Amino acid sequence: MRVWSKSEAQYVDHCIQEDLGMPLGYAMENAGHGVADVISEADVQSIFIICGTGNNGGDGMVAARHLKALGKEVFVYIIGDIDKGTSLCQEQFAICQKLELITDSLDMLPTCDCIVDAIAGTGVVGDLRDDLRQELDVIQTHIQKMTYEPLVVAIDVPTGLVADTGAVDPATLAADVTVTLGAVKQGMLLYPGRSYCGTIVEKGLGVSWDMFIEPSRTMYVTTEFAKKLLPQRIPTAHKGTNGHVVILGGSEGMYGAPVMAAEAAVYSGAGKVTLAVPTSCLDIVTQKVMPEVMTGSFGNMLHVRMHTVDKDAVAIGPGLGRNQEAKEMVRNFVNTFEGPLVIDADGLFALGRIETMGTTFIDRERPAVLTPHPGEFAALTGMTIADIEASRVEVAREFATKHNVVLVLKGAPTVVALPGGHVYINGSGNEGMGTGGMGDVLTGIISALIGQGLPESRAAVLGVFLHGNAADRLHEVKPFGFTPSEVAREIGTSIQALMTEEE
Ligand SMILES: NC(=O)C1=CN([C@@H]2O[C@H](COP(=O)(O)OP(=O)(O)OC[C@H]3O[C@@H](n4cnc5c(N)ncnc54)[C@H](OP(=O)(O)O)[C@@H]3O)[C@@H](O)[C@H]2O)[C@H](O)CC1
Ligand SMILES: [K+]
Repeated sequence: MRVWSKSEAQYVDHCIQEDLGMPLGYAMENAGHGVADVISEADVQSIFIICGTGNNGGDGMVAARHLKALGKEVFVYIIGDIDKGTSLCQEQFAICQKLELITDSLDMLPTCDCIVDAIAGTGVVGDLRDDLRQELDVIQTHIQKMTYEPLVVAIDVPTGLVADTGAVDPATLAADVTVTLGAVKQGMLLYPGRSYCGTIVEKGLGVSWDMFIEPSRTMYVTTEFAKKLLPQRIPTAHKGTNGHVVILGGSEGMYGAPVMAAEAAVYSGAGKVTLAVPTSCLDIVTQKVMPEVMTGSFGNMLHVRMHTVDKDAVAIGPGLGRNQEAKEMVRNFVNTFEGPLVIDADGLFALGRIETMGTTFIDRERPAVLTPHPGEFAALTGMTIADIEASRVEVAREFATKHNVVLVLKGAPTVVALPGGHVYINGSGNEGMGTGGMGDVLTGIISALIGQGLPESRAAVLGVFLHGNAADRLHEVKPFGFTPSEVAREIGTSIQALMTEEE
């Protein structure tokens, strides 16, 4: 599903008028009609529509007219000075006035079973002003005093939700349904914004917009989308065609991480999996790991190279430890290995600040996949975690483009940024996944998909989705307490569900 930034929404606005010569009022009519359709499908009779004086308010008044025509009781309340509003908003206001829909007080709000937030959408500049905050607080108080819970519907975005970042003003009304226009806005998929949108319904503007903007700069990864990324298996597939994956990891006391990564690669369909660990760990790891995984050891770079030469995917990092020896080994390996590569956990730690790797990543023909959580990403970039979280889509995009890597920035939601600047916001996963080892499993899944022949970018986007989807299946049975290994074992079922997903 396509995702818009604020500037893309505004650009489409501009193109509708300038390139097509289509009056924006047509788009507004479609927008308002779409909102009315959604509300009319809900079981509500009386609707209180709070409109600002921009085009978001105009959408609200178009919806008011349609709802009235459908026999609903409708009240339109204006916030702001209509004489200073946009011409389209003033036009709709004049019609609503003649239809006697305008009220100048909030008195009827508590009698309504639906409240519509059409105060402002993508046109908000900066933080909400105090006068609007106060109005929103008064509305909030009215809603809280009601003896039943009204259906709160936001038009385009809940007012005060920053369309690009998902930041939310404290006065923002949480919606049960957000009817978003044209395409979902980026901030609606990011936290805290996501929790203020309720169910997201997309409605069109009566015109296709993909001729104006590149169709896939930011995408939301849904089940239907992920289905298209699945690898195809030939009927004669065998372990030689399904890829040989190597996991390099482990250190004394850190045996579980590489074992989980290797086993996840097996559950994700790798043809063969070798787990290579430091010599001192070999015996314990061999006892722990499932029999499908081959084990090997390394004591120097020559051994590492022997394990990784001509392999279909190599992942380095899980449980490797943070001592100087491990650090040097990683840097040396990453600087010289040209094959398909995934770097995670202690492997990322060893890189330190990304600049210290010179042009290693930029020079690679096949981009490496880096899978940091925000803490690891902070170490790679020198940014604070707060700055990363405030703008995870844009910082991920910038990093991937600048360093020619596939960046999997883990979190809620995980975003995958590609060297060409495309970003995929993941649509699966849940809060039960916050358990040590979950990242190791993701590394195994992505490596196995690369091993099966998927390009790094596709393997990362699909791997992240499958990982979250498998966890969502477990989450249905227990909200938390499921283990990373259980998630790995569920991957096959997730793949099966995607394969049978209706178009
Ligand atoms: N994308 C499309 O093609 C279409 C979108 N539609 C709808 O239009 C809005 C965007 O409309 P726009 O007129 O650009 O702006 P808004 O209505 O979202 O916002 C303007 C109002 O917000 C007030 N405002 C702005 N900043 C602040 C602030 N910091 N604090 C308080 N209030 C603020 C502004 O008041 P001013 O006094 O500053 O003028 C306006 O009242 C989009 O979201 C869609 O809903 C089209 O209808 C169809 C095509
Ligand atoms: K709104």
